[in-house]
Amino acid sequence: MKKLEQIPLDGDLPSPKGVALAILDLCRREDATFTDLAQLAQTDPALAGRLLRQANSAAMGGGRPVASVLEAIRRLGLGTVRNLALGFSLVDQHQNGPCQGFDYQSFWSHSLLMAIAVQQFGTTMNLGSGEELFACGLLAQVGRLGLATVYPAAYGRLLQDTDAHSPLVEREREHLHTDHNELTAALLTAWGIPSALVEPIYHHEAPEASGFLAGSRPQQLASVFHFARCIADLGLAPESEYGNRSAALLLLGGKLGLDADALDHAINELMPRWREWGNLLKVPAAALPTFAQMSAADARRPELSGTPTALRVLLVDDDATSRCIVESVLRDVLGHTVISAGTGAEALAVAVDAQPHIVITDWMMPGMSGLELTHALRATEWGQTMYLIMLTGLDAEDEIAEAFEAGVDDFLTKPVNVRTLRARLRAAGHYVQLLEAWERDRAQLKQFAAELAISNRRLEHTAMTDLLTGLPNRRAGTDALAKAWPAASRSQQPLSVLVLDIDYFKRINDTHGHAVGDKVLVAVAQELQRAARKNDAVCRWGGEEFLMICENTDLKAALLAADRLRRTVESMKIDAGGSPIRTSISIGVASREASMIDADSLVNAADRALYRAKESGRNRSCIIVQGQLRCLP
Ligand SMILES: Nc1nc2c(ncn2[C@@H]2O[C@H](COP(=O)(O)OP(=O)(O)OP(=O)(O)O)[C@@H](O)[C@H]2O)c(=O)[nH]1
Repeated sequence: MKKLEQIPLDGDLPSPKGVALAILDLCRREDATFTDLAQLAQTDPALAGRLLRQANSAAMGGGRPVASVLEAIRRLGLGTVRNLALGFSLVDQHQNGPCQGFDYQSFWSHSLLMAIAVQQFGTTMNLGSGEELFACGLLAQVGRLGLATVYPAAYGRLLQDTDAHSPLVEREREHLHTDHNELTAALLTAWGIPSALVEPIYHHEAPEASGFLAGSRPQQLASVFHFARCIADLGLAPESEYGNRSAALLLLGGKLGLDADALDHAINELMPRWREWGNLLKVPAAALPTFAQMSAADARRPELSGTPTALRVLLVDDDATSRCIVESVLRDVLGHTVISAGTGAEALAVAVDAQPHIVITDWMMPGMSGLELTHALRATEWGQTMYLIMLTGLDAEDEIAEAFEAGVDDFLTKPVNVRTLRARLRAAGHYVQLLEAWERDRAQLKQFAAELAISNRRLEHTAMTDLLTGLPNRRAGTDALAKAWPAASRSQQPLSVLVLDIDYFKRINDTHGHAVGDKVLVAVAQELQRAARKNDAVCRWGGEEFLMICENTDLKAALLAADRLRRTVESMKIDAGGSPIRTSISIGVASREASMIDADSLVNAADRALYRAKESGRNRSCIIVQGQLRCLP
């Protein structure tokens, strides 16, 4: 990620103004109080209303509703108020702008839906305060607005280049020497958003390439931002994309442990909030079908009307008399629904809307011939499955061969005979029914594939998770080490591990029983997880033993972390039903050394240090450096 000053920019970047700017300044002061902030916020009634709305949102846990701005600010916290004021100020200022190809309204509509989705799924996954996530979701794409603001002409051209096939970030880098993710990260950093949030946002478009440790908080955050982004993409997508986009969301949801019902429920809950917030911020928010309806969209095709054999037929003929005759046979004798067109061009336009099952077209027509119409229809995705019948003159063998080559399915000679027409349409009807059955099967298969991905994800999660504590288990820890070791060798970055073991745990079991022992184990595990730095991975290594993997961490920093964890556990009062239980842990710490051949040798070294910590009285941390052991305190 580049710093703002390293990014080549031409003009002024988006920045907060007015009350929002004053709030940002105030929050920088150490002596800022809630009252100062409330007084300032009240000078902007729209902001005050929006803060009240957010403080009273469902995500606040259903507490007593707040009625005053001061109370709202207390509930939200300084940092969140600051970030919300920043976001709202940008929305207000940039409802439109100078970049022709940039749709400012859609941009905010998309950002708003993303904000609401990040808030909803991020809070469910315990990834932080919902309001902070909301503000970050609103700004997660702000680099795009930045590029539209500083390079209105060049960025507009780039966005409108419909022939370009490479991803937008690549084209941005090629033409503007930076990309929207880089600019987003630089702006968020300049506005004081912590790097623990900026980095996952930077990687949210391709979280799998982020290099974050699987299961770590940054990786979970990047995934949840990515997921929210895809929901926002679906919210603004044309109807024709509902099927594919919702199938992709089902797969992503599966990776986050959501099945189709849970996803349907959650997304349907988001939509009214999108519209409420849209009203408040004056940003468009569409009324969408339910997620289940969107998922089924791909399989949907207009129902056959009337009897099961009734088909929608598009009849194309420039000769009005002959068209009328065939039309009345099709409709009155054979019972089909008929749409007619007098030219190829008209037929094309009608076909887009009417999506006929069958097209019967005359060959010779002024303007677009039947053959050209066939080519044009077959070139579209929706035209490929239509059943095409060409009307030809008698003795036209060469023409018929040419028509088949162009993609027609059948031909009829003029003048049209009713018996032949009926027989040909029966065959066409059979084809349509088979096609529809195939489309239903395909939709079902897609659903099965999504469900399977969800089950696989669940199985994978179960196989990698310790049932009692919910921490990653030994297998997950071994996998994480197997990735961290070569990464450290390649980058020559330090790598440390801590082996942590609860002291006299057997005594707890013996004195209070196994069930209480379990509660102590869970409490310690949760506390270790909570107190660990965000990039460190904690797993249950076995029994009452835990392993912590600290990438990019040298021995000194690892020892400091170890001692902080040790003191945290020492100060715990664990509520297991009776009087609070106190416990402690001993920790062995080791860092990767040139003489170590693999990750096992690193863990073995930390084990030796742990053994020394136990030996020298427990509740302490020991390190090992080139075979030499030393303990704290
Ligand atoms: N309740 C409970 N006990 C467990 C679990 N896994 C291992 N244990 C118990 O943890 C105890 C570990 O005992 P020891 O290895 O003697 O170690 P300790 O009593 O902690 O003593 P030191 O490690 O030397 O401080 C054994 O009694 C195990 O049965 C578990 O999942 N739940």
